[in-house]
Amino acid sequence: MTTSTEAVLEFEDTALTYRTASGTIEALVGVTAAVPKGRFVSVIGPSGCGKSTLLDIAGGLLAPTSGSARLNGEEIRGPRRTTAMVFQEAALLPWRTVRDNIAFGLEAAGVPKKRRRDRADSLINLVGLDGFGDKHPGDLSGGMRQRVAIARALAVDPEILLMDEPFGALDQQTRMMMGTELTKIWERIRCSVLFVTHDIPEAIALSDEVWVMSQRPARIKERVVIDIPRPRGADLPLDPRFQELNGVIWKLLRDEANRQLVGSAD
Ligand SMILES: Nc1ncnc2c1ncn2[C@@H]1O[C@H](COP(=O)(O)OP(=O)(O)OP(=O)(O)O)[C@@H](O)[C@H]1O
Repeated sequence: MTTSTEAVLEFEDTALTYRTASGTIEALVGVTAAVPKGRFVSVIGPSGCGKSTLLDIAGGLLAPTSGSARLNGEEIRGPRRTTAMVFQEAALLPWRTVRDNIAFGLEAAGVPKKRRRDRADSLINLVGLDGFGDKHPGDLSGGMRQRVAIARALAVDPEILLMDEPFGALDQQTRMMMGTELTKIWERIRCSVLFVTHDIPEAIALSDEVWVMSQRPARIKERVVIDIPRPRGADLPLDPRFQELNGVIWKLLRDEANRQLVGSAD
């Protein structure tokens, strides 16, 4: 039976060391954690600690040096069609319309045209782009392009949605708006998400759980459960529990930053 706490993505003692011409870089060590099915989990941590590396392992773009990563119980051995990734740059095909960009993965999967169109149109509606289906990426703002990227990722009904700082290139106001939009979208569809961010309020607003990473080589220093009920409204930053959690995560990150400073002074 499927329960809400069933793990969709599992890391078990996962480690990754990059080997370069000038030596080795230990990015991750002993990461053990799971994203429960239908939950939104964010990863936050010091700059360069290994957040993207963790996401790339989940997406099958990198293989762990030791330990394992599993999706729905199966060892991840490479990219899968049912794993969707959204990056900082929307990476849309400029010659295709919004609708055809969204339907791209469905086309590759051989889904018939009518079904592709219907699915793309319902996602256009979900991400708030009604009326823009026939436009091209060049006609859209940065925030709108990221909406298209999110819709394209959702089109394949992913087992997990992996998002690497999807709003990192947007101005602060658009970023806040996109965070609110993503919360609304997610509250409607409740897919499993692993989301990398540098932004503590963004992580709290979106997530059920935040994994705070240590400095490199990174491990999960603490898993902070975000026990703020949903739906979460626009006034969330004024909620005392939000402010409390913000302080908890901020202190964890500050301690890591201090450790890094002490380490680099040695
Ligand atoms: N392909 C690579 N080859 C060698 N080293 C790499 C490679 N990719 C990343 N690294 C190094 O591994 C470490 C972790 O990188 P990663 O990009 O996962 O960190 P991050 O936490 O996502 O960074 P940021 O906060 O800057 O987004 C960094 O020191 C980075 O320089």
